[in-house]
Amino acid sequence: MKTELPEALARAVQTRLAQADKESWARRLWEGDVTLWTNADEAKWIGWLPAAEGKQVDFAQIAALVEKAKGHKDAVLLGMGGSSLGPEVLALILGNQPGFPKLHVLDTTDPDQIAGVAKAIDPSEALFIVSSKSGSTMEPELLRAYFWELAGKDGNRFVAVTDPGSKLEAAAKADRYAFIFHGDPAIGGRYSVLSVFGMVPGAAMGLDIKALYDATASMVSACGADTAVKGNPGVHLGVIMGEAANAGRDKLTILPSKGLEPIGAWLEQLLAESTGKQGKGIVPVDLEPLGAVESYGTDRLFVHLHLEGDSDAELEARLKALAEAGQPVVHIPVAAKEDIGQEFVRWEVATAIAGAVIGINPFDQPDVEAAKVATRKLVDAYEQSGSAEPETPIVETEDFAIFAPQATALSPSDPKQLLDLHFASLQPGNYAGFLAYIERSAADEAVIATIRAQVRDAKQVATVAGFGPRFLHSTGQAYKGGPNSGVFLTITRDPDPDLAVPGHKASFGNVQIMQARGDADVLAERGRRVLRVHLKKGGGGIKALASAVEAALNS
Ligand SMILES: O=P(O)(O)OC[C@H]1O[C@H](O)[C@H](O)[C@@H](O)[C@@H]1O
Repeated sequence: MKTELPEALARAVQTRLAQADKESWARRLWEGDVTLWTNADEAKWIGWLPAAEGKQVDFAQIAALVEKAKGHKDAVLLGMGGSSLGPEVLALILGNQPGFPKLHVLDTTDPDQIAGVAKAIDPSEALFIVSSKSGSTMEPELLRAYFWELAGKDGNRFVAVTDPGSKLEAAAKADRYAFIFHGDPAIGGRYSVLSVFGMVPGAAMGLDIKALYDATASMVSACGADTAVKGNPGVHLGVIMGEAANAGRDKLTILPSKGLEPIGAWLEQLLAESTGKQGKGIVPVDLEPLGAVESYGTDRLFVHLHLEGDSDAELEARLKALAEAGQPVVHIPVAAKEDIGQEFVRWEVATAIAGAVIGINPFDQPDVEAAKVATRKLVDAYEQSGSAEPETPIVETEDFAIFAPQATALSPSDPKQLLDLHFASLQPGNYAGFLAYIERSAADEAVIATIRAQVRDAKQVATVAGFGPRFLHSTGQAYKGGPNSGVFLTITRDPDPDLAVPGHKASFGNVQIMQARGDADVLAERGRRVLRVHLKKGGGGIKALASAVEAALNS
């Protein structure tokens, strides 16, 4: 790891590293010493450390799954947050091996995205992995109901990954699933990738799990209890992240080389859910288009993960210019993509250590629950009445309607003026968030990236984007519980066509909109600045919104 830090930050890091050394932070992490954090229940959550050595998986059971998976064309993973992001990174970075199924990860209620996967597979042939630690998360429950019907209720092609005693375990037994893999309740979802939650889908796509642990071992020992802090990559990175956040550089901007790009989604959850609480923490910035040096404020920490062999002259030149301009830049070289397990360990240790520096419990997620409760209420009301509570927009065009979940002072009848006022509240150190409850397609991602670049360049603020409901189980924690510096645009749309959920009145499309409304309500309750733009059926869609934002920024 190479660091280029401005002087004040470099000094703070050195002082903190000396303290970490003197006070044996690495050892105390491995021992689960709660005094390292907030004297809460942190000791109950460090099962991910032995899991990184392969101690949580049953290799014989994995071998049996490998035999079962061979020959299937597709495998579909149904899960959210920690149960989907790690598997997605493995699928996108390492990919399925010849003779093994392609892994499709579904962590959504978006009708188009679900229908897209249903169409891409043969439901009478595919293997389904239902993954949920708690076994009671709403999205995998609905997805399970949908694919169970579609797959002809063939339990022989279903696999459950869940903590012992969960509701999902009971359902899997009742429906005679081929396998039930047990997780370790001492591991939180976002730290679970090197337990069965990452390894079961990994094995199903033909990855050599033993080799993955072997390749990870050197990082586990480098981050070990007895390694001096100076040579401990996890502690070193964690101290930098924590000190940077404490100094107002709380937008950790992830700039990976191409081959490692998918890791950002996993990192976002790890960093945001672990540190973004009590008004403090790190706001991860992933997939933001590269900007000119002057478009970045003084609230950034840049981390470049570089896969050996990747070359990107523009990125390299920009990183050099950023460091020369006094921005902090951390470079992490990764020798081969097969070493991805090392990055999981480095960042998990770093995140736990950053939690110690920031002074929070890195293993809870107190604000995720609030959005779930608000959504449940809306969905339950829908299930009872068969319709959603009506709402009145502040302003409407033929393309979209804009709603404010809070009693808002913003009431212009012109959408351009309304969006202008919304973005005008962005101060230095704030960030703009785009929370899109639409299909996570390459086309939608590209339009949102364009909007982000425009806002970033016009206001010199960091921008983040999340697709709903996926981000609710990830960065949503920091948006609601972290620093109150986000200015959010929630984006919803009329589903077309919608998709029914077997046994429920509310369709996937209905649930997705309730999730957006519930989340926007909670954001507003927490004093966050938020507007919701609802894209109308038959209108210009997300592109029309992009034009309206551009016009507002230029007005
Ligand atoms: O694996 P599950 O129990 O279904 O949980 C999935 C996700 O749910 C919640 O939103 C948590 O905040 C996440 O940390 C977790 O990864």
